[in-house]
Amino acid sequence: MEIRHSTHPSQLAAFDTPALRAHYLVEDLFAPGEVRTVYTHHDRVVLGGAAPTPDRPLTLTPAPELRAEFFCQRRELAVLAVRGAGAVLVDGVEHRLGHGDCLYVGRGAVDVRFHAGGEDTRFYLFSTPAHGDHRTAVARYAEAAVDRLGDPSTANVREIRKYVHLNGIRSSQLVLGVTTLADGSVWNTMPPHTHDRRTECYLYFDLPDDHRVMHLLGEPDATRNLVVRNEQAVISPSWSVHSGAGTHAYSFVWAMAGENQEYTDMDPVDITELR
Ligand SMILES: O=C(O)C(=O)C[C@H](O)C(=O)CO
Ligand SMILES: [Zn+2]
Repeated sequence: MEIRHSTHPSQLAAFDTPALRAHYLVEDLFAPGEVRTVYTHHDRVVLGGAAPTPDRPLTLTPAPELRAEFFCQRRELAVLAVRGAGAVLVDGVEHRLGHGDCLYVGRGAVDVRFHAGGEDTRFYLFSTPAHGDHRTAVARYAEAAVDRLGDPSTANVREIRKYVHLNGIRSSQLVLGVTTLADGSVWNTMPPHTHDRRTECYLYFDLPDDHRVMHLLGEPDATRNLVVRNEQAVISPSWSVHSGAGTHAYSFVWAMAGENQEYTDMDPVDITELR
């Protein structure tokens, strides 16, 4: 497991491009036949990627740094099929996930295994410490309620599906959903916001390999950018905006942890205030 330490906003000005990427961009979460994890001390989130192959299911094991007997001993977990389809076995119970579907695994699940549904299956993992037990449950992309935002004139038409939240699958602190850009739209989360109560991570997916997202981070009056490719994640500390423009339409998993779970608890930033 890779460890990322917390950062203070005053550090950003001194970061060159490699330093910025090393702190906030997670580049290689997915490798065939492996489960990879990254631990950020921002709200103690664990990001992961599981890429099982048809002949080799994968088991989620706790890295020594977690000092746990099993991964979900003190943690809750969300699993989202960002490429292909497959199944996740939780203590022997099979949960089939199609592309864009989400499984929430509650604290206490001992045995979590990932099975490929074809040659190219990728599961994104997002985990947070949990102070309570909540039911393991599936939310499907095709069945989720859709919030439609944006306007073609501002190139930000997008659909937001909330999976794990106060009015959906319940959890201790984890909040997660998927945003999908309409063809011809490129901007997510514009106008942007921060939320001092929560860390948020984005995992971009369904972006063609020869395209990129220009992701904005930093305090609103001192933004920086990361150039992000398909299936890479960005860690946004609570003080940071998290917004991006693609050279093509895309989807992303947004996921949060922290003080509260109110999706609408955002500190909006006026576009004219951005620097
Ligand atoms: O496109 C958007 O706007 C989003 O998806 C915003 C995220 O859901 C978010 O930042 C929630 O805090
Ligand atoms: Zn946000």
